[in-house]
Amino acid sequence: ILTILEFPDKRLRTVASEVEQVDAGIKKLVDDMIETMYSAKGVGLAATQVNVHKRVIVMDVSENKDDPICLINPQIVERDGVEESEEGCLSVPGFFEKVSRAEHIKVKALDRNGDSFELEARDLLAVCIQHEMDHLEGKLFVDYLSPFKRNRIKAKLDKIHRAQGHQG
Ligand SMILES: O=C(O)C[C@@H](Cc1ccccc1)[C@H](O)SCc1ccccc1
Ligand SMILES: [Zn+2]
Repeated sequence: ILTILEFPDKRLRTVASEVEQVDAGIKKLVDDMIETMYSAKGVGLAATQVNVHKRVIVMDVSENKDDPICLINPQIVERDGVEESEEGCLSVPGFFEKVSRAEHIKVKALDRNGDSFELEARDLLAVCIQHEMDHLEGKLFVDYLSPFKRNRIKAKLDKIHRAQGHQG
């Protein structure tokens, strides 16, 4: 199980770099991220959130939580429509706010074996992919909120981290 960084940790703002080679190390990272995602009850997780700055995301939007998807070096090749939905984030625990995203997307990526594939997504899967791909750019869903709301969330999480004895 890997440790998930929490807002406003600066490391969440790192822009992740492309995976050159899907080797054993990347496969281990994917397995560790999937295990961490399930244990945290998330439907998605980006490598940035576990302080590994590589373009790797995992997600599982299935009912029985038995269909994990891994996207390596994901690129959105098509997007259309706009849809607003309530978002949460394992790095911003306890807060849920409305965010607008593209309603339908087409994504190109490498899978866990390094093979290229294309995925078409709508609804929760589309929201999750866009949310996770933002993480790889150092972007969080709170960045779409007003400075007032974002600062209020930052203040509340800072207070919790101080009580837990986090550095900085
Ligand atoms: O990236 C993360 O932190 C995991 C996110 C993924 C996600 C965000 C917004 C909408 C869908 C997925 C969540 O924390 S997983 C928890 C969750 C589950 C269902 C709906 C919203 C949030
Ligand atoms: Zn998130």
